[in-house]
Amino acid sequence: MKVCCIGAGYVGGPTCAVMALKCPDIVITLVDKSSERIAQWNSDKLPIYEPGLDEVVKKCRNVNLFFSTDIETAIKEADLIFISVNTPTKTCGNGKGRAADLKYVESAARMIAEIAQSNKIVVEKSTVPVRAAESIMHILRANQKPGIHYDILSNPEFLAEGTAINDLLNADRVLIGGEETTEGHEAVAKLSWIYEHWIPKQNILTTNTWSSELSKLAANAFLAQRISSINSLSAVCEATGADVSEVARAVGLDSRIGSKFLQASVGFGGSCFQKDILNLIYICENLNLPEVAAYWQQVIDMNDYQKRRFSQKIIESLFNTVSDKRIAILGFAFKKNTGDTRETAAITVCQTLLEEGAKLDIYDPKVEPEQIIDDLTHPSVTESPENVKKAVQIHSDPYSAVRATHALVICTEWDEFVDLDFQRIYQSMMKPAYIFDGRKILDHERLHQIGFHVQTIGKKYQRSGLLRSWGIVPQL
Ligand SMILES: NC(=O)c1ccc[n+]([C@@H]2O[C@H](COP(=O)([O-])OP(=O)(O)OC[C@H]3O[C@@H](n4cnc5c(N)ncnc54)[C@H](O)[C@@H]3O)[C@@H](O)[C@H]2O)c1
Ligand SMILES: O=c1ccn([C@@H]2O[C@H](COP(=O)(O)OP(=O)(O)O[C@H]3O[C@H](CO)[C@@H](O)[C@H](O)[C@H]3O)[C@@H](O)[C@H]2O)c(=O)[nH]1
Repeated sequence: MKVCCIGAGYVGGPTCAVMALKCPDIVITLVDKSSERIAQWNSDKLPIYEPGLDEVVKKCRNVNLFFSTDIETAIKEADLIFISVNTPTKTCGNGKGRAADLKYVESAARMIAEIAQSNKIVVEKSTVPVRAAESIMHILRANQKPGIHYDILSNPEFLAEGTAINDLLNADRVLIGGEETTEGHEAVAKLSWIYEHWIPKQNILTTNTWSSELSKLAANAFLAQRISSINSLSAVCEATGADVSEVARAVGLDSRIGSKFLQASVGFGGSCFQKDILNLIYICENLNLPEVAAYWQQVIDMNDYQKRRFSQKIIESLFNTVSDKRIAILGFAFKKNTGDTRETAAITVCQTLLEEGAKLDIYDPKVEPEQIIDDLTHPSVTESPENVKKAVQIHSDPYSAVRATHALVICTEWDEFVDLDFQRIYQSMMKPAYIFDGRKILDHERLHQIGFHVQTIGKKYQRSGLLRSWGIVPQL
């Protein structure tokens, strides 16, 4: 069997690499319109950082896994084609700011329609609105050449960045949606056969196409809703003396609720949660279900509130002004073990501090400096690019980032931050020295003993000056 995947990004790359590793009898060609991205996939420095990915790619590359810009040949030769292109939120026109922009999916479908000379199974891997397969089908069948048959399947991806290889190797489930016809069932069986190389058959779930498409949006909405729920309670904890970690543990031990995704934080980021919930909201509005739309909107509103709340409390704690103060930002990626910054909470925190006149010293072990500057000079950021560049310094080492700063802010939960020498950091910072732990990863008791003023999420002031509730002016 020959497989082609259109879109060599965070999903296409790891997914095809694991598939190639587990299916030596299948030849997989990953294509992208970006020649730069394909060149990176063919080089020693892959375009994305993902633990374990390098090893898998090195093992399979040019054996049964190929990276190419020759989209035409790859489509022509393939029996099965994954569409794994980006589906960002629309930035203009109908549904601006909410609907998924399907222009890349559509262009992939049009390429297939134009190039295909034999039967193809076309698989939606991208996250799409429910009934998107209908549009793909429409494009393919309207341009169908005589004697060519297309089957369209939905096969959403559930991997999370930072754990993608493990998620793919040990998927909780693989979901395949198809048409309820004989041909549809045969196409589902062919795709299932690929996954059966390494996924137990009982974990391969088959549904109708629309259930599969909606399940992907639903899964992300549920996951994000848990984070917003615990983050909402973190505000109650700070106001009352309850500790959100203790609450999360007590609640999560109920086996009906479960303990995962109850980590209170500065707010969720990443390219998927917000985009996919907005997409769900847009669908609900179009289906004339305003109550359902409002329900899911609240998950996003709570996340925005949490990011704002954290940023504001940094400012309030630093005597209500950060103008010309140096503040170290440790971590810029939206979570640990990735270099991805899409929708990272760090952008909101940095942007708010920059608007208040702060100077930022930023360190992240995996995010490229150009990416940070690019994110902070994006048109949506109100500060002018020149001002941002003057006010931001990117560091390649955390100790240089914190030197002579008034405060240190943890935005990403990188493991290496836990083991930093905080005694050394304290000595090099301005006094009083503040730490704002937006990820709840540090040993706050010890930091207090060193002399830091520490604030975190979901925990009120304890002992003299250890953890102060946000909103209370700290004692010096
Ligand atoms: N990132 C994740 O963790 C994740 C997880 C599950 C699902 N998803 C979904 O998977 C899809 C892809 O996400 P991603 O993060 O990999 O995106 P990405 O932006 O990293 O990669 C998409 C790639 O598609 C390419 N592309 C776009 N149009 C093309 C065309 N017509 N021909 C050839 N190449 C084209 C782009 O150049 C880009 O390299 C999205 O729908 C996303 O919602 C993402
Ligand atoms: O208890 C938690 C768990 C996560 N997060 C944050 O939530 C965001 C998203 O994290 P995660 O879900 O682990 O990473 P993603 O790569 O965005 O993966 C999500 O989005 C993907 C794209 O659709 C899906 O495939 C995955 O199943 C889904 O977990 C990150 O900012 C995390 O720091 C928290 O704040 N608290």
